Amino acid sequence: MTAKVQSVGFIGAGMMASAVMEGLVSKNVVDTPGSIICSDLFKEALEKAAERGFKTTELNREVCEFAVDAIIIAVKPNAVQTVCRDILAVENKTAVIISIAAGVTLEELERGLPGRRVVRIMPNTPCQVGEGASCYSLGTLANTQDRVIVEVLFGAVGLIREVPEHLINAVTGLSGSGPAYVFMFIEALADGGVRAGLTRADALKLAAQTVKGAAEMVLKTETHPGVLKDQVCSPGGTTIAGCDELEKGGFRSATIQAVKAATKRSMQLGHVAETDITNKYNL
Ligand SMILES: NC(=O)C1=CN([C@@H]2O[C@H](COP(=O)(O)OP(=O)(O)OC[C@H]3O[C@@H](n4cnc5c(N)ncnc54)[C@H](OP(=O)(O)O)[C@@H]3O)[C@@H](O)[C@H]2O)C=CC1
Ligand SMILES: O=C(O)[C@@H]1CCC=N1
Repeated sequence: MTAKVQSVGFIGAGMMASAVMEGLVSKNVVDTPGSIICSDLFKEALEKAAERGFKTTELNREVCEFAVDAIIIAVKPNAVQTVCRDILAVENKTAVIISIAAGVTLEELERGLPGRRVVRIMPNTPCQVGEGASCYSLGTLANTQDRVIVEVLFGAVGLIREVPEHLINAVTGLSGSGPAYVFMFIEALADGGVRAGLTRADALKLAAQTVKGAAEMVLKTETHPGVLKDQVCSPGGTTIAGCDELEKGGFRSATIQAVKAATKRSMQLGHVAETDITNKYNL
């Protein structure tokens, strides 16, 4: 969805906020970086944002006063309730409040922000280059216009889907955390290339382009990745020898366990009872 918004505020200007802020500017969702304001406790984060042309402030209150369309909570989960108190102190009823904090539930957000329209979303860092993947759920008071704002903001910087809230922990384990797994894979592929004699620079480029190309094939052809894998494996050839080693190393199982562990951790951050994590969600 391509459309413009007037002004957006970020409380917390760290890793994820900067990724989304950069994405919004490069995709022209805002007219200028000056239509985005961010606050942070960490001075260096504000200095970096100011260098990129964003408005900055040490006061969360000023973010709430400036932002017309959305206020995005982009602090660590344990700081969300403190930030909610700062948001409540300002009478801004136009902006929808969007939390990107892992694990923090709509119920917790609505408890901290009574009477306010809230949305829980899980984006990922590739939003910075317009290739993010985000899933969201609307709070009880959020309306159709709020859905439009969320889709405009995060749809501009990648894929966007609305999901039932109970699935957001799984989204966190997969696409929220997933870039880290993929970066590890790219690094390992490149290490393999260097071990086999390539220069580091060539190996990294080849590894990243291979992951990008393979991902594009899955998305564009909508073919099952197992079928695409089979197309690469010649009988008795090089690839099946490599696949054999990946299976011996537990590659697939380790990946599944990684998503499961991150999903579980997201539930723990959201204070889901351990008995529910085990019994209800079977994790
Ligand atoms: N990194 C990622 O890939 C993703 C992260 N998320 C979520 O995004 C949120 C932010 O993560 P990330 O960007 O990685 O974290 P960062 O630590 O990089 O950024 C958070 C920033 O918020 C600042 N902060 C803390 N308390 C306050 C406050 N009361 N008011 C204003 N600023 C404050 C921190 O300052 P200080 O360091 O001084 O405390 C820090 O600079 C988390 O909830 C995370 O779960 C979601 C999707 C992906
Ligand atoms: O590691 C984390 O907790 C955050 C949430 C998803 C990605 N990073």
